[in-house]
Amino acid sequence: MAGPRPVVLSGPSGAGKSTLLKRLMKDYEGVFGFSVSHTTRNPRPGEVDGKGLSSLPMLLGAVLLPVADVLSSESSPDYHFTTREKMQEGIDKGEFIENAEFSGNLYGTSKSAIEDVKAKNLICILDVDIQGVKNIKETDLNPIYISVQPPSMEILEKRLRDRQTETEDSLQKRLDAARTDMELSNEPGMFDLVIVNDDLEAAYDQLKSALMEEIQKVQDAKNVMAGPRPVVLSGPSGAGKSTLLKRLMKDYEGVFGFSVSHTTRNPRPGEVDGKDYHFTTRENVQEGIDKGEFIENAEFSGNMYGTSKSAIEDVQAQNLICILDVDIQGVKNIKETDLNPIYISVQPPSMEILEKRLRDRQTETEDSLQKRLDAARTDMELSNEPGMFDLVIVNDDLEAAYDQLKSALMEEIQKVQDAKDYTSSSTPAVWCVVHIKQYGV
Ligand SMILES: Nc1ncnc2c1ncn2[C@@H]1O[C@H](COP(=O)(O)OP(=O)(O)OP(=O)(O)O)[C@@H](O)[C@H]1O
Ligand SMILES: Nc1nc2c(ncn2[C@@H]2O[C@H](COP(=O)(O)O)[C@@H](O)[C@H]2O)c(=O)[nH]1
Repeated sequence: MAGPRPVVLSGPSGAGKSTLLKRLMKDYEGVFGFSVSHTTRNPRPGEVDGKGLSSLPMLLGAVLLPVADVLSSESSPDYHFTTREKMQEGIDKGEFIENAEFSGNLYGTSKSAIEDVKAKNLICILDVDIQGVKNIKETDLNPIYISVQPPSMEILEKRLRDRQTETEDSLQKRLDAARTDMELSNEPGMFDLVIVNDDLEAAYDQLKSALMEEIQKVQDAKNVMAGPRPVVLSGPSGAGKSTLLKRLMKDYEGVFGFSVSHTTRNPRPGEVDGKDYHFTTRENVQEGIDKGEFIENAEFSGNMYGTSKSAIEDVQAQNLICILDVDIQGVKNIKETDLNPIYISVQPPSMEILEKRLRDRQTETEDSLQKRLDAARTDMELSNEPGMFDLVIVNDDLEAAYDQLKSALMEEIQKVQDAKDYTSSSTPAVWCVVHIKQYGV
């Protein structure tokens, strides 16, 4: 995958680049990254050497713009502070995309400063002066070139004076540089977009629109890599959860993974250990719970049931939608964790129909059937509590219930399918990004 194009933002000192950038970074957190320049000048108090890429903008370009162009007065800029010898060595070795002398010091943009941002699949922002723009045009960086211009020299001067960051001397230097910048920025082909920053809202909208395609690229990639949300399916025993689930897993093979619970009940005919449940003893489950290996557990109908963390992790590591079939206690317990699933309850049309379905299934003794019906009454009541479930499906007509379930999960299904397409067209390294979460109960 190509990744988003970098953005070269230029324009006279005081034109408003940093104001626009800060807003953009705030509105689109985790989408942009700034390249960190090298400099031979000494760090100013508060400046940090080689601060992370998510820091505020660094300056690049042949002529270094003052820190205040990019940062508010209370913010601190960061550089890779280095020696002239070391920097020259890097330049000689071809490690810099561009460099310049400014005010007796050497400044430059290393290739790795840009690569560091690009490696995170973020939009790399280079804030450079007009010479920087020209130098970058000689490279194969292929950024989007945007110039931010003031409405007039008079307004620029006023903005710079009002900002109170310059001495008279540096202010005049900036105004001189601004004249050249304003002239050059109009050269045909120099910029993809020239924004005249008169009204800030309008300027911001222009900047945002120009970058929307790249922003979308980053957001799409993030969605793909974030993995699908798990699904908690609950509802009275006999309501039809397994019936719906089986159909879903058959229709969307390779999209869902079942979180295999532990239970102390006996296997029913046809049930497979490790597939339907981990059939185990009360002692074993308790030991696991004591060791913190379970995300939740509950007593149901005289037996112990529980979801181990590894049951979920096994599914999520495969980037599948993890399905948890748990009772209402399980729902409540999972709400205390950071699993963030979609909560769906499957309810029977009535107690009478539920009883009939359970009897017809012929899996219960009279005793366990009564226990399940008791639990069902509580379940039916609780499932109507506001905020308990994202969706309550009344499973009367199976087709209609299935359609509801499918629709509710379509966004997550799409994510898995997109991720499959993405990885088949991407490097295998993408699959190494498997995040195993720790769930705090
Ligand atoms: N809409 C429906 N109409 C008629 N019968 C149904 C419907 N949905 C499910 N059933 C039948 O009801 C019985 C109970 O369904 P199922 O086993 O899927 O319930 P469950 O919610 O998974 O129960 P448990 O929680 O005990 O596993 C099954 O025999 C199933 O075939
Ligand atoms: N809290 C949990 N409930 C679970 C878990 N696994 C299943 N269940 C629920 O138990 C009842 C009975 O299941 P059955 O297979 O004996 O019919 C059912 O409603 C399930 O939702 C679990 O790990 N935790």
